Amino acid sequence: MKVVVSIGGSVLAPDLESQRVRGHAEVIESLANEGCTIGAVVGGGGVAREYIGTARNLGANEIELDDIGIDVTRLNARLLIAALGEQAAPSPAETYEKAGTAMHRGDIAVMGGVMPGQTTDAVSAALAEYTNADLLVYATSVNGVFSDDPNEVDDATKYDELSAGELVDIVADLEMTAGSSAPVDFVAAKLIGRSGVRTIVLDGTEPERIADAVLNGEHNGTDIIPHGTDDEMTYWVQE
Ligand SMILES: Nc1ncnc2c1ncn2[C@@H]1O[C@H](COP(=O)(O)OP(=O)(O)OP(=O)(O)O)[C@@H](O)[C@H]1O
Ligand SMILES: O=c1ccn([C@@H]2O[C@H](COP(=O)(O)O)[C@@H](O)[C@H]2O)c(=O)[nH]1
Repeated sequence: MKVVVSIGGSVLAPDLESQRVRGHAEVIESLANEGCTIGAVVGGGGVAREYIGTARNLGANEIELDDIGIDVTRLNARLLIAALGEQAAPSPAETYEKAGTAMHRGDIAVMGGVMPGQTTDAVSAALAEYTNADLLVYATSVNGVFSDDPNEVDDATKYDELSAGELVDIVADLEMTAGSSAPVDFVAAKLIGRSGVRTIVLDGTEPERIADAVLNGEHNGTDIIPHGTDDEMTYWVQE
């Protein structure tokens, strides 16, 4: 099975604690040892936002800020590569072609960001489409996609299942400035709909949850059904 795992920077390296990065690497290795071909895409998290905030105060424009964010995602990608050792390609792939080639020869490919105007959510969706992945997993800091930001709205409800079109509607109004937060960004949501890749959004703060979802199909997050239509689908909300 070919799997792309998107690991938020806030999940992988919120505090640059090496044991946390090692935990994620161990889960990715365990998936590879079970026969999965893996592409991992790493976000920038709070560290990227701190750099972006400081540079914004200094007058950098949004493209310059995105480039700073990309640099941080690639630094975080290098942490994961360090923990994975020889099973990983030695540097973050800067193109989908390089990542795909690494996966084709059996290495774990690790990417950060690739271009301004999006987040690593979009990189993950594009890598999944490019490599014809069977599954795309977003390991983020919340337990799926909610009706509103659960860190802002107390009674936000979690969706167990959404169509890609419903996901697009939910994230369409979220900010797209450098460093902004979304469980899955708008570009990624559109790509998921286009590619038809099976997608799960889950809480990745405990990395074992990623393995449970991939190997056993068990998770408490949100399933994105790529080709469900808004007519066919209802919003399934966890009580
Ligand atoms: N409708 C929503 N459902 C779920 N989370 C939402 C929603 N709207 C906004 N969010 C926010 O999105 C955040 C998750 O995205 P965020 O970009 O911060 O983390 P990430 O995907 O793990 O990547 P990184 O930390 O690298 O940026 C949540 O913590 C939550 O506050
Ligand atoms: O392809 C990309 C990836 C990232 N960025 C910028 O970096 C930050 C941090 O990335 P996250 O995936 O949100 O952790 C993001 O907000 C963008 O500003 C990018 O421009 N292009």
